[in-house]
Amino acid sequence: MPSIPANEPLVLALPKGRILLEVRPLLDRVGIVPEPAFDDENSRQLRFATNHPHISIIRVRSFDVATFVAFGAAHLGVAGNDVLMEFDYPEIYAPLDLGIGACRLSVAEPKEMVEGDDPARWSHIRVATKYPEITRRHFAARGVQAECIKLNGAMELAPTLGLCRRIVDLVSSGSTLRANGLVEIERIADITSRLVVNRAAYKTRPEEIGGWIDRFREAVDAA
Ligand SMILES: Nc1ncnc2c1ncn2[C@@H]1O[C@H](COP(=O)(O)OP(=O)(O)OP(=O)(O)O)[C@@H](O)[C@H]1O
Ligand SMILES: O=P(O)(O)OC[C@H]1O[C@H](OP(=O)(O)OP(=O)(O)O)[C@H](O)[C@@H]1O
Repeated sequence: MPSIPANEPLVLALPKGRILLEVRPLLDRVGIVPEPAFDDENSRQLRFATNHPHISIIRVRSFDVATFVAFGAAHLGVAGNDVLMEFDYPEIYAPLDLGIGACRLSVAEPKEMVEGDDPARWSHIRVATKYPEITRRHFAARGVQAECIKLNGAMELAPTLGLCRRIVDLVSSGSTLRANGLVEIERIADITSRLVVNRAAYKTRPEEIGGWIDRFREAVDAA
C-alpha cells in the first residue's frame, strides 16, 4: 500500500446516490461545508473543496469508497457494512456506526417456491447477487456451496427470467421484492453505514483523524 504524506490535505470519500442524502445533514452537523458545486446535480466535478482548507471531499460509487480508503487515496470515508464485508480490506478501520442507510442483506426467492423449499436441506444453490464474497462465506459456514452470478443491480429480475431461482440483495421496505413476486427467506446481515478510515493514515495522523472521528461521533449522538 502507498504511504500517505502527513502534510497532504485529508480526503473524505462519500458515496453518491441514496446514502449521500442521509450523509448531507450529518456533514452540516460536523461543520464541513462543501463548495456549492457539491450540491449541483449537473456538475461533473468529482472533488470538492470545503470550508476547512485541510479537508476535501470526493464523490464516488459506494463500492469505490472502500477501495479509495483501503489504498490510502482517501483518508476517511462513508461506506455501508455490506460494502465493507464484501471487500474485507484489512487496511480499513470502521470506528463509528453512523446509523444511516439502514437495511438488511437477505436471501429471497419467488413466492411460489417458498412452501416446498427447506433451506436446511440445501447443499448447493445458485444465486444472483452484487455480493458474491459475503454470499459464499455465509453459505460455506453451514456447508452449502453457493454459486454466485454477479450482477450490479436489478437482481430481482433474475428469478423471473430464469437466470437462477434465488437472489441475495439489500432489502429495506421490501417493496422491490414484493413488486417482483419475491419473498425474503433468510437474513444474512443487518446493514448501516459506517465512518471508515485508512489505518496507516490514522497511525500517521492520529490527532487530526481522531479529531474528525470525535466530531462525527458527536454529530451522530446529537441526531
Ligand atoms: N434500500 C436501501 N435502504 C437503505 N440503504 C440502502 C438501500 N439500498 C442500499 N443501501 C445502502 O446504500 C449503499 C449504496 O446503495 P445503492 O443501491 O444506492 O448503490 P448504488 O448507487 O445503486 O450503487 P452503484 O454505486 O453500484 O450505482 C449500499 O451499499 C447500502 O449500504
Ligand atoms: O426494500 P426496498 O425498500 O424496496 O429497497 C431495496 C432496493 O434498494 C436497493 O436498490 P436501489 O434502489 O439502490 O437500486 P439498485 O438496484 O440500482 O441498486 C436494493 O438493491 C433493492 O433493489
